[in-house]
Amino acid sequence: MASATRRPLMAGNWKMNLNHLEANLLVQKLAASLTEKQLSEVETVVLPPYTDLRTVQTAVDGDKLLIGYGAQDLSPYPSGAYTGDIAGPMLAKLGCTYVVVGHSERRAFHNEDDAIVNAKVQAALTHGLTPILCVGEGLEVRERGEHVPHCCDQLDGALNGLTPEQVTRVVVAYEPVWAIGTGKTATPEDAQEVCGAVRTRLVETFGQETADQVRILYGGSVKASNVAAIMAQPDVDGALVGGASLDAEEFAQICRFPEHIAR
Ligand SMILES: O=C(CO)COP(=O)(O)O
Repeated sequence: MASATRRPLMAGNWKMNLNHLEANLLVQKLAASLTEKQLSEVETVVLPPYTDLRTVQTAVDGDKLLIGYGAQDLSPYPSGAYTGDIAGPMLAKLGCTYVVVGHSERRAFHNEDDAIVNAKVQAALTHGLTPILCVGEGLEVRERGEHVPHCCDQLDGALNGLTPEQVTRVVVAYEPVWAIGTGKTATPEDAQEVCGAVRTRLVETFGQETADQVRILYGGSVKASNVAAIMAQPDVDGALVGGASLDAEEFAQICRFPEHIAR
């Protein structure tokens, strides 16, 4: 979190959890647990299932909550005969500002490759949404010591054809697959190694000025107890939080991480 120009971002990926009633409760509790000052210092975002988005929008608009929200995926197409899919303009109309793209669970269970992830990043940007682009290696790649080139290749594929200006509107999330939902967190040094390499690759491809503006998150078993050490790393600008974001108080504590960093 080295740069004063990059505002820390804590994003809660609810995955396929919580119905719309539970969503309303969680958002209200989360907002009540954080002060305006805390919410202005640390950007706080929830990423519910599609079926909760309208409810979250109503809660946020109705009570003017300083909480952002977005979706977990989008179609690469703007509309049409794509049964079961959701398009960028629909999400933008619901007030979404973010959309996750290329999560490892989508890559694994829906066979998403770099080309489709690239098309989705472009679709998000076209419709005014900020893509949270996920990259990360599985255990086998990590054990072979190939995690850095693996993640940089995924980054290259996903950002192919984008202008530097477009890249400033992308958030990158490094999520090692072996640390997702397993309780195994990468060490702060592991997180920095890949987040730093991602930034270096952004410098090489899009220039220093662009790379300095891109926020890079770490994701994988982030909790209130480990977030401060991860956020102390120079190239980690936030966290993409799964399980711990389903508990309002735990996620609020994660968002209050600056209190736990020694000054
Ligand atoms: O996949 C994740 C967020 O997108 C991480 O999930 P956990 O925090 O549950 O490990």
